[in-house]
Amino acid sequence: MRGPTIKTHTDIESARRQFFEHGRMPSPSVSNVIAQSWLRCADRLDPDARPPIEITEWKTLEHRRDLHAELRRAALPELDALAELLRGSESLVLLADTEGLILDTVGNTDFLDKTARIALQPGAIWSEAQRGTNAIGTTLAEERAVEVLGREHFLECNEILNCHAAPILNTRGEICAVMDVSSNSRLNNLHALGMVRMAIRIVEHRLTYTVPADCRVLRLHQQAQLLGSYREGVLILRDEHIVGANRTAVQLLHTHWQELLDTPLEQWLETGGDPRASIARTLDGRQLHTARQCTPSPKPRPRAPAINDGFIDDPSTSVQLEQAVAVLNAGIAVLVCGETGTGKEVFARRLHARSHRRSGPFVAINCAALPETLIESELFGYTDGAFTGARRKGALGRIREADGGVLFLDEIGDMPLALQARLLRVLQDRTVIPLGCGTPVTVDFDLICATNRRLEPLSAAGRFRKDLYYRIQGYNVRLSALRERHDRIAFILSLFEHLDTSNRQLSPQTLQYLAAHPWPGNLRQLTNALRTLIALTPPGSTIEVETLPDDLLGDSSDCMAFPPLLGGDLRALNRAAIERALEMANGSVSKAARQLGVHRSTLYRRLRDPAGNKPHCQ
Ligand SMILES: Nc1ncnc2c1ncn2[C@@H]1O[C@H](COP(=O)(O)OP(=O)(O)OP(=O)(O)O)[C@@H](O)[C@H]1O
Repeated sequence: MRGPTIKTHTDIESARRQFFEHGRMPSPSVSNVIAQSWLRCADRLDPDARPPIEITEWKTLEHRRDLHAELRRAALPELDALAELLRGSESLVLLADTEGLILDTVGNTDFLDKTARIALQPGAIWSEAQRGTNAIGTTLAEERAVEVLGREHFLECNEILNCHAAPILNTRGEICAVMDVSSNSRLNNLHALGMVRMAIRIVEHRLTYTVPADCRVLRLHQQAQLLGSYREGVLILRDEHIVGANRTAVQLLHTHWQELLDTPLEQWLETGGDPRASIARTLDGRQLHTARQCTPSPKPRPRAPAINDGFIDDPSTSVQLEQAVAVLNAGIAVLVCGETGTGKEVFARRLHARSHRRSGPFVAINCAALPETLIESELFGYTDGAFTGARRKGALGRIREADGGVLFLDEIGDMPLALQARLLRVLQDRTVIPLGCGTPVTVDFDLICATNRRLEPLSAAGRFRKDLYYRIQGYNVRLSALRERHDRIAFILSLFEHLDTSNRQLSPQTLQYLAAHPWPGNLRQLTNALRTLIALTPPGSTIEVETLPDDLLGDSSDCMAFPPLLGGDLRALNRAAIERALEMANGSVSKAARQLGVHRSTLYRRLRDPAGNKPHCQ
């Protein structure tokens, strides 16, 4: 594994010359890992070739995703969190299986040209055999974390990427997936690999949450306060034999997986005859703090209704969604407005998934992030040799990529005026004229736009064309800011239940603070805050108000007026929320459940047990 990169382009260039022109091993200009990978690839690939990008069929991809359901549940929140950290830095976060098949990507692909965008999409295979030296494939070949920067990629066509990947290990120490951050090679993201490694530790820790019913969990660390955090070591025991572990436990015991697995615990730790002792000694005399989980790791609760592994099917927007589906299916454009982080893109994706265009593509374009010089070619495409540097076979352009599906124009309020005129023509005629070609090409798509700006004043000030404004807002959806939502307690509880897989609870006071916070970053900020609280709290315990970071505890003047919890009691609060919802729904449990954002069965359960208490550890 390598630390932060200090290689220069000149180093890589000289290594390439030594290897490809003179047939010499290039060390030390590139690492041995890269040199060995080049050697493996030289036998079967041509570095100048552009091998076709094969995308696995949708059905096969879905099948693979099902096979990795548990892994994806553990990893997707971290992919989201990494993408959030890298937001705006022309980076993409990927999860691939052990054959290098990309299962999921999160982030913005706008910085990539079309070919690379396709190559980095779910379903594409990035094994070394298919795509030469690359971070995913080479990580799998070397079974270690790998960075592949620009022209270190064996195939020249991949030189536009800097990639940083590391393997995710299951509790038997076997590689079960690879996490990767791929960025524009013009960026030198020295910390990307470190970020990937940290995310992987969290994922691997989460993989220890679901253990077989006949197993017990032993947590260990030198520092007692880290027990229960993702930084602890975890041993999975059956009949006092170690049948699984996380990477940290292996490191804490100064050993290797092969030596550790299926051996008796007492071969590694002395507990002075008391298996419940909170301090144990390693055989070389080091002291470790330990905690036993007295019952098997809790099974994940039934999840709140969600689509696409991560999003609450939010009842307060479900009516808007139903209407928007009907409107979009009638060929009318939908405009989604709302502050940053209110879920506009999520809404648009759900709209596409529900519409009659669901089997067609969903093409998202961030109008604020389009590079000025490339806007036209990027959107409208170009023909063979339309301009210097144009690809030999031309390019479709993003609008034509949306043919048969949905075109999503995000941040439409930031689209330059000149482009607005051209877009208007496309929308009126449903044709595109690629650069270098006088002939219009018909294109068939439905349109969803989103903005966090108010378009009316922009249009009054002459910064947004009125005719375009009227064309894009056939139906207007306004997503409320979190602070405006009356159902925010129910929403916070649903989101929390969805994110937490290990029976943690929010104390009434914590919930009160969360509900009273103004959340300027809306659902995005709330999701990240809940994830942090979950990471900081041991499975099965209650998140107390002391765990809240200062900015959430904040100055009370930052907080919204929020009625105090009735008697500070979560039971009473839940009861009040349920009663209010039932009242508004004229006693219909289904409607009330939808209003509260919980499943009907959850509402029945809560009616019996309003605090939603879970079984306790005996
Ligand atoms: N219905 C939902 N359930 C759970 N989480 C959600 C939901 N909608 C949005 N989120 C969370 O909020 C994040 C931001 O959502 P999204 O990107 O759609 O917001 P946006 O309004 O488009 O933001 P921006 O205007 O900044 O681009 C998501 O990544 C997700 O974590």
